[in-house]
Amino acid sequence: MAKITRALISLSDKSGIVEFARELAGYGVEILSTGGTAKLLRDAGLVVKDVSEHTGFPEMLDGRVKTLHPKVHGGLLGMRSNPEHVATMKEHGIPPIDMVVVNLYPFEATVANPSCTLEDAIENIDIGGPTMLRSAAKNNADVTVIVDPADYRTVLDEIKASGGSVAKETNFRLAVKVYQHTAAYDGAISNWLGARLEEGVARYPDTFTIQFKKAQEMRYGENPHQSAAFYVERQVTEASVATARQLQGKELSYNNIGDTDAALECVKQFDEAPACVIVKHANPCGVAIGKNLLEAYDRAYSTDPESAFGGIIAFNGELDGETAKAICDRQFVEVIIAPQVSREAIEVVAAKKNVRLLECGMWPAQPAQRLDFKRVNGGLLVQDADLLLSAELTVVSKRQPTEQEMIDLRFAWRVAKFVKSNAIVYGRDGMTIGVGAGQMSRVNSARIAAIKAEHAGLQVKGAVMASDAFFPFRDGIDNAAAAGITAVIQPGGSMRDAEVIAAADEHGMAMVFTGMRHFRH
Ligand SMILES: NC(=O)c1ncn([C@@H]2O[C@H](COP(=O)(O)O)[C@@H](O)[C@H]2O)c1NC=O
Repeated sequence: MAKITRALISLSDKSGIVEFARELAGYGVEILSTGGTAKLLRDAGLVVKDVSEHTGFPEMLDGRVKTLHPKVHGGLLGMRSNPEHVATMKEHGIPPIDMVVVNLYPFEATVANPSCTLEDAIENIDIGGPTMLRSAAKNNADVTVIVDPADYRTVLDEIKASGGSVAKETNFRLAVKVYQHTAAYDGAISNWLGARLEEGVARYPDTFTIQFKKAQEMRYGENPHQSAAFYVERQVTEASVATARQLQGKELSYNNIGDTDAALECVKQFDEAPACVIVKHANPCGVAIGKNLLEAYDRAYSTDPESAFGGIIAFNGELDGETAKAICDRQFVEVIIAPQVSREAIEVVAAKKNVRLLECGMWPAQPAQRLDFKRVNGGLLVQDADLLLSAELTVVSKRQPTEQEMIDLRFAWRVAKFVKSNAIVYGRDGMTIGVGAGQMSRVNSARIAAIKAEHAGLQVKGAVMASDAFFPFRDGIDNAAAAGITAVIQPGGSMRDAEVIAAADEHGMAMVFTGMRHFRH
């Protein structure tokens, strides 16, 4: 590759640029730059030529036109190996520009502000920047293009090692990065503006563009004959399976990632005490709180020791050595995830080489609203993620729940939200007694919850029941009463609510309506 002789630098995010430009200038590279960027570099003592001087045209129209000039784009797009291009450039006095360092007006950050107006958004649509990026990326055979400050160091190292040039392969890689970046940038603009086509009516744009970044390719998908990869959002902020740091163990599999997400998102519901969630095949098979994590784990495990085998375990506090030892001594576990992991816990788990140990950091008390996606053949379902939990509970039975029943009802309700529909959760004293998941009939989910309790040697008598959706008939209540359930929490809203409440009253049960349903499929 030829030596870099001229670079154009035009940046919104100017971090690290002074050091980069200084080193570049040290290799004899001429620096062209736009208004604010040129000023910053000059103030730092660098020699900079304004783009306006280079083109012979002033920056104009409030900066809407700065670099949109044939002398810039000719210098970027002209092919150095094409004699005709070279002659044309010479004829029109267009010097080659061998490097572009550009990042764009912060459109996404601007529209993330709830008070952002349409005018603010429009002014933050960068035109000249993406145009230069695209020109330079197209001509990556001759031009180096940097859109990400994280690449400054690598490029400088190459220039240093080669005595002034950047390798073809690096230029190609940087060009691909540019098109990913400009695609995401335009996607964000089209989503935001598209959602405003019918202001106040449409929340979802006509065409929905999403971009995820590949984090990992897996050996296989849900089954060994399926290939798979894990893609993550470009800017995930909340602690999640996507941001978690793997401290040890085999690579996470497709199913591991899905189940770890289910376990972690469920354990996030509990902030009043140390909590543990054990997930198997996307459903919690044991959930408990305790005076410490060890007790929480012990109780979660005792709900369904059979299913906990090979499970995914999530905690809401720092994993300590004692709890890690209890898990490793007792059971086969695929993944353990916690906001923090102590040094002792790391040492304990190290004895089980295959166990995947993840540390995800602490999450906010109130998660930011986000979208959920679900692929169907030929389409994509998009909805608000189910982040709410009913604030107001209404007692609809004659009998008021006791204080303890109310605590248990709230606990079971939070678990039910994370159990696949139809979901029935029996709970008592901050632990699940039985979980009935994913059945086509609610009555069968209740039966399964009772069977689970029986298998684990747990008494249903005196426990409470949570149901993710209303009871269509009274039989669910009659069966629960027969099993010894004393109180029920459910959304209400059935045609036969009166009949269902009457059943609860007949059995002397307390019943609470949440007014909010939590189907999960
Ligand atoms: N209009 C243009 O010709 C133009 N050329 C470069 N820009 C952008 O202006 C910004 C840098 O401006 P300044 O150097 O004045 O701070 C960069 O984000 C760059 O992408 C432009 N701005 C918007 O389109």
